[in-house]
Amino acid sequence: MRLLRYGIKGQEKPAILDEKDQVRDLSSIISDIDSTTLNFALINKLQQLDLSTLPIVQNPHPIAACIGKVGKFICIGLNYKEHAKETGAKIPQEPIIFNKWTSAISGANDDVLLPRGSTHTDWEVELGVVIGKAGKYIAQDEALSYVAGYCVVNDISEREYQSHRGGTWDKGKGCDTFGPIGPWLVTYDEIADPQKLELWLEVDGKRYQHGNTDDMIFSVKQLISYVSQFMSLQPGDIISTGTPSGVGLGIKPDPIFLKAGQIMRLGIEKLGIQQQRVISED
Ligand SMILES: O=C(O)C/C=C\CC(=O)C(=O)O
Repeated sequence: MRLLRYGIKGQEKPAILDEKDQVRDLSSIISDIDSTTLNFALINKLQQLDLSTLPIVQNPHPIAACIGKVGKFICIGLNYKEHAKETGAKIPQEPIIFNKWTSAISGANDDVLLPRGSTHTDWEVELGVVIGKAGKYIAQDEALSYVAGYCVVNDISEREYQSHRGGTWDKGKGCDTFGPIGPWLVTYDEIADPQKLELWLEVDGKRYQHGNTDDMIFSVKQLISYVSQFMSLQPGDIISTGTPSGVGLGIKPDPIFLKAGQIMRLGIEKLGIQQQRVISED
């Protein structure tokens, strides 16, 4: 199933795409698709629905973040070898964990705001994993049973804030609008193998990133297990699993960064496409 939310922030409505890609409203079944409603019982219930009985939404605008009330937005750094190399970093021996503040979350096609004075804002297409049940100390061979679904994430990053302003990477990762998620939350049953998905990103029509999740250093199941050794996971939590090479920071000899007016377009096989316009927050 491809679940989505539409409408302005604070008034989002739940919906589902049918086999003809028509948006069908789910408000008669659930109040929202968020951390308080998402679980495997809900997924089972939605799987039994006759979608033709649900009202078609003619203009589902704007497409909102694909899940609401996210408790934790956990990200993994340097999880593709070529990306680690392009940044000049060592290949990590253990997953690198950092945070995106949940206030960074936005819809797949919402504008991305360059923070005041920012000159080093960069892109990163990533596979997002949405947790469907609570767990702690999760074994690797059980980890995928905790996944409600998957989505596209753009892990937008202000490199100067991230690496030259002291402390952790978080200052550069959690600015408002730096976490578009969606357009859809694609349920786990649609994705036979999360390690076989192509992902790509273009800026103004030029392709900068093109990779496959089979190149991850630490797989989805390793990451869920690893993260759960340090914190409990709850439904609606997102783990964004790292980006392939081709970020602006890695371009040689001179890195390039986003400018107001540019358009990012990014996608993952089976999970849909995002498109964002970059604007200045002044
Ligand atoms: O400065 C570094 O060492 C790493 C730079 C980029 C890595 C990153 O942000 C990631 O998400 O991966």
